[in-house]
Amino acid sequence: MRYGVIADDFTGATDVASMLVRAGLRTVQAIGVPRGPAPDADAVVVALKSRTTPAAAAVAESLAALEWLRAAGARRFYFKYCSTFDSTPQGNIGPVADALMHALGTDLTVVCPAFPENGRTIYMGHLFVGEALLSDSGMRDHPLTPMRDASLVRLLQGQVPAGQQVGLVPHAIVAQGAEAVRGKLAALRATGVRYAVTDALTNQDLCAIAEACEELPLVTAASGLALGMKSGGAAAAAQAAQLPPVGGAAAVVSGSCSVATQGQVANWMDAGRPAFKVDAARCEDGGAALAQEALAWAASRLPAGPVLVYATANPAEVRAVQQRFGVERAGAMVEACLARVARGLVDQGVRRLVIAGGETSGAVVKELEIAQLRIGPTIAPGVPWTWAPQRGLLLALKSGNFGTPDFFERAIAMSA
Ligand SMILES: Nc1ncnc2c1ncn2[C@@H]1O[C@H](COP(=O)(O)OP(=O)(O)OP(=O)(O)O)[C@@H](O)[C@H]1O
Ligand SMILES: O=C(O)[C@@H](O)C(=O)CO
Repeated sequence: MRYGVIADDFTGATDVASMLVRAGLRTVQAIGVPRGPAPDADAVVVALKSRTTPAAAAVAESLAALEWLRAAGARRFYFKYCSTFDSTPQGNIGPVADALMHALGTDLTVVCPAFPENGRTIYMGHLFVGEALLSDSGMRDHPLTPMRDASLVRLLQGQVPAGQQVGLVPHAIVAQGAEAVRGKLAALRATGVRYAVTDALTNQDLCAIAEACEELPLVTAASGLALGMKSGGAAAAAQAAQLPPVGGAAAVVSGSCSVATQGQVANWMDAGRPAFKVDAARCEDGGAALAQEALAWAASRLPAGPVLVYATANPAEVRAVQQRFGVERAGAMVEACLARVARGLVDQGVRRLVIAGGETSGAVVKELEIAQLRIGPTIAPGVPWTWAPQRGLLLALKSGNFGTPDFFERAIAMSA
């Protein structure tokens, strides 16, 4: 294995795994830190659920993943976080990056959440979502990690230990190519910069940055940078096309409240498709009773076609629930209910399951005790179908803000 990737959530992990496959690397995704031997692959992505946990726990889990990946033979490492830099004011991107750098004995890394194919670009160290600054995008109202500043330099400076410096490789340098980026990184390192935020507007920029980073033991980025990783050949593309055909019912479980998911849920219902709303305020007991209701509802509809169970709500509804229960508790209650629903749906014969939301995906995959995923064909940039062999199940773990309004229908049609 050449590359070891540590991803801070589950949808982010399938996102970067699908980019590595596109780059020609045979890639396996492990759910949590694996216990067994290394799989036969060019890259292993360890999916953690560490984006919103306390920083010390995120650091400990990430270091455990690093240790396993090193023992499994990885020589270069990639810390994957969100293309909207999702993090709480206390971290966790800064603390995890710092800990990984210490463990690897390196004094410089890059910071590059750009993903141009999904509208995430970086200019003068500021992150844009489409035409809006991150702080003006739907991410302002994210239930767990509201992002109200678009300056990556300032955001990261607030997360790393005091005294550590964050610098910038501006687009004027990136546009000149890998050699210029390499030179700028060396210059920043000489002035004591430890974290270099790199502007990137296009995939070509990402390829230049990836090439300039070939000597660095660690990069930190969203999935876009993986497109520029050194290719392992055509084998991976063939691998991606080869998920086993799966019959059985299809369903969608959505716990994402991101703008794109809201559109996808609305699109599903506008077409008159069956949908059950999970009322977050009724999940106080971990959602056991409500999950039973949802499953009874689904049982009578699944024979006729796919169903959607969703907690997706607008910012005002989410705020009301959070004010009543607290942010963390509200999130955990809903996740617990949706995880029960997902398990029940699989028990009812669902074999093609779309999950919307990273935290939600983490809760579902843990509930289903899935240890490993094989990466399949891409549904939308950053979202592949994956295959969970232990369960004989196709899973699409959709990042909150990815996909067109018809994503759910498109994913299900593709898997038929
Ligand atoms: N109606 C609701 N009220 C309060 N919290 C909710 C509600 N619906 C969902 N949630 C919580 O909001 C959080 C959404 O996070 P999740 O990571 O699943 O989606 P996302 O952030 O849109 O996706 P991604 O991380 O892939 O961008 C979860 O913890 C979920 O339980
Ligand atoms: O980078 C992204 O936007 C996604 O892979 C993600 O991490 C969403 O949780």
